[in-house]
Amino acid sequence: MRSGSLLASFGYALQGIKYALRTQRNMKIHAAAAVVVVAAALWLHLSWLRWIVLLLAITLVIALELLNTALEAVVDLASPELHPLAKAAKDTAAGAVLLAAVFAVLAGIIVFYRPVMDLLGWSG
Ligand SMILES: Nc1ncnc2c1ncn2[C@@H]1O[C@H](COP(=O)(O)OP(=O)(O)OP(=O)(O)O)[C@@H](O)[C@H]1O
Repeated sequence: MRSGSLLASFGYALQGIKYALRTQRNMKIHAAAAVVVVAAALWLHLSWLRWIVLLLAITLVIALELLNTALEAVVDLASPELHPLAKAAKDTAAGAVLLAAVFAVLAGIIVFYRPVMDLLGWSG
């Protein structure tokens, strides 16, 4: 087991994020969606409360995608051959990401609904 400075640990964590961004199609999609959502939130001057909900949703999805990537790597290392338990592990982790992504979409609809209606002058 290697030991290192706090700065080195931070660097390894960044390497992990870069690895997931480079190798995982879904991670690229989540990151692109996050950039679009943050740009829209800046443009619409959302309240702090709306910002917090958006940042929580983005963080949840990306953090779970990182864990999913880590689990895929461990499963491929431990079980390169097909195995029902390897399938269960990968599919369950993918299910966690899916659940978070559905939550993020619903949260996005709730957060943006009123500001977009106001922008369009459809407030009623
Ligand atoms: N070792 C294995 N044994 C049994 N089934 C597996 C194994 N590896 C993968 N699978 C099945 O094939 C599916 C696809 O696996 P893969 O490793 O390509 O991940 P993925 O779903 O494409 O994820 P991502 O797109 O995030 O890389 C898994 O969800 C699982 O159902």
